[in-house]
Amino acid sequence: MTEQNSSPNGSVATDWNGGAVENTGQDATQEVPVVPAKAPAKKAAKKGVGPSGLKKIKTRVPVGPRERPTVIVDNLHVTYKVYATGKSASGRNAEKKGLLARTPGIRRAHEVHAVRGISFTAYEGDAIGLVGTNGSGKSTLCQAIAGLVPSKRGAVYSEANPTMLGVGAAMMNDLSGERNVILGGLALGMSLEEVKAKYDDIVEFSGLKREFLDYPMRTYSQGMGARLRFSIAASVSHQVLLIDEALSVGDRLFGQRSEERIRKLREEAGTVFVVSHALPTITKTCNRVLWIDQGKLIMDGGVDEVIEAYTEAEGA
Ligand SMILES: Nc1ncnc2c1ncn2[C@@H]1O[C@H](COP(=O)(O)OP(=O)(O)OP(=O)(O)O)[C@@H](O)[C@H]1O
Repeated sequence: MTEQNSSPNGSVATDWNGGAVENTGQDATQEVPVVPAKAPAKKAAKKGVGPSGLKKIKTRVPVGPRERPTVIVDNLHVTYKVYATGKSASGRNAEKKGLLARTPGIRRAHEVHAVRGISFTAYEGDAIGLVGTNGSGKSTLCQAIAGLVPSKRGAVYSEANPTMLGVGAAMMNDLSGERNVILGGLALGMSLEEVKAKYDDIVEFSGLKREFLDYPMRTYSQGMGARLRFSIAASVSHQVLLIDEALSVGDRLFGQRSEERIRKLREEAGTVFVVSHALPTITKTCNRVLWIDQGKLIMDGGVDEVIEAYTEAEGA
């Protein structure tokens, strides 16, 4: 198991031989059911109520083929430093320069606390859906698991190198689809011979017309690019695969094929994380759902109970 984001503060209780690893922050049963909290913000904060008024909900993580833990997220915090481009022009300057004018040279740093103390353990065979409103921290959590953003505090331990598949995943836009398949395959650790052997399957799975593979990726629609990315990533077995909204850009047929592929990856003892606002996608592909709100884990449990609580609270 590798640690993605090491931190001096990160620690976790692990038992690699027996499987049962205690989830330090999100045990199977915990805390009091509440949604929404009516207490005033200050008082509520003391009781562990999040800024949105949502509180951790009593939940039971579904029993699955949980022989081995694959990813342990331990009290993870991720922050971004955001710099404003300049100070708003005011007074006489505003009149002169217009309301949108900025004063150059003044860079004010602001910290966004995107993930706030999330803990859970993922097991082989788990397909975990991440749900939450816009900006709740789902993508940031995935990126931290994949080691793409550093943790401020806490740690992520992963048995294998997690592969992140997102709509924004890097492809060489000026290169043809064919070249991108080769580069993508090599980046996933295949040899050139292996990529060549799998090339036809990858293209067939993507459903793209052969002639498009000769065109540069920048001429592809968002959906076409997403199909090719998914097809490349799904051509190898991953012990840990993170899919961020990539499933929602293909058409219905491709969506079905992707869902089947995710099920197969799970059978091959992998762990799959799926970020999606499309709740039916989560329901069809996942056995477990994490509900994130304002960077905190609100609920971790079976698909039906978490989706029901989430839709009730958000009116989704
Ligand atoms: N690169 C970045 N720089 C600064 N702030 C960021 C960055 N990426 C995300 N954030 C901030 O972190 C918070 C969490 O964003 P994140 O993208 O993880 O949420 P999300 O739940 O995936 O949202 P969505 O459902 O809209 O994709 C937001 O407040 C967002 O503004």
